[in-house]
Amino acid sequence: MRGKLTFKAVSFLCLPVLFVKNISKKFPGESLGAVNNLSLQMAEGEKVALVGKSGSGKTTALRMIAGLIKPDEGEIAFEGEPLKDPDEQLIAGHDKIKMVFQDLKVKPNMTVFENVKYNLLHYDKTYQYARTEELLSLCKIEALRDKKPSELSGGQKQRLALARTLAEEPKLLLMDEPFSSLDPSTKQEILFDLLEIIEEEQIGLLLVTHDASDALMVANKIGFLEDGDLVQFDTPRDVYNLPKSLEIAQFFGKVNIFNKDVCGENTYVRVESVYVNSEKYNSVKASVIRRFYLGNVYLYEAVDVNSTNYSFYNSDFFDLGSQVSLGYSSDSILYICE
Ligand SMILES: Nc1ncnc2c1ncn2[C@@H]1O[C@H](COP(=O)(O)OP(=O)(O)OP(=O)(O)O)[C@@H](O)[C@H]1O
Repeated sequence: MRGKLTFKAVSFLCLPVLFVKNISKKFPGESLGAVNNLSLQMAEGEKVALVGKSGSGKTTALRMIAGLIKPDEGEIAFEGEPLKDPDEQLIAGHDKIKMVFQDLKVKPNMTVFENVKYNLLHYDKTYQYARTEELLSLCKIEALRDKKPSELSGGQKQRLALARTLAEEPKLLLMDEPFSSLDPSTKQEILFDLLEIIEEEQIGLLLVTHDASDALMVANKIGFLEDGDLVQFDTPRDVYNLPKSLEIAQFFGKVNIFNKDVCGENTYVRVESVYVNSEKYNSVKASVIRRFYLGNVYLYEAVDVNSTNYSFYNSDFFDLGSQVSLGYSSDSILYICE
């Protein structure tokens, strides 16, 4: 039994702790697999985001890694130990792998303080109180200690759920679209705090999200799922700059196609790399058809004589119908490495 607070070493050991090898899952009555032959590894303290369109298999993959559903095939091991069969356990899952559930498991009649302490009941009393205080402070909910869960905002509930999960001393946190109901500024605040917390506690993070910017911001590695297949597993820089398909490229931001070619020899250029009315970079003439004000810049859509649409940013105001010339430099061409 733990009796005092431990001070953890600051350095990370970059050894793989999670091994996922060729896991597949097909639900009864479905013709296609939800997840097919998925393999990945995570090092200690690593942050991985699983992204992809709705129905691509993100949640199913996460639930298999959480030990909540059993893969039809394949193996999952954490710290060298294979995950146990969820059907043969009283509480499904792995001691060191914990999913952050926002509403489930929170005790509605207990205060925030009691809710966190509840997950520490198997420790001695001094540790329970000290660790609860530590977790409330870490998750920035000390001021809410006497509130009941029903009195909390969505963001505050997230923080409570995180504190309760951290009380279980996980080595790997799993989160499934945790921020989808939060406003952008609350979401960003929680994301920044989450990153600090998992670094301080030396915990890995596996995050399922359909939000490309969350994934780019949070993860060391991003896995892109398409129809149950993990089609790319790379650093954020590589999925952004060296995407393996046009679908991946477009998931992380709008892409223009210059020199559209029937044989597929297209030139792809990200919206932010388009030059407008530049003497040096000049490729097509197009007519502005839409304008969106984004605060610091406008997002424009324009169309050329071949009915090809382009998007570009510019801080200048162009009337609809204005003629613009659009271009790109050769080093901003996006290579799709299929
Ligand atoms: N319990 C289930 N029974 C039958 N089919 C399921 C079940 N859960 C998921 N599926 C199917 O498996 C596929 C993958 O679903 P999953 O929820 O893993 O995708 P996702 O990428 O997380 O989607 P979303 O972003 O919409 O949550 C989908 O076709 C879905 O309909």
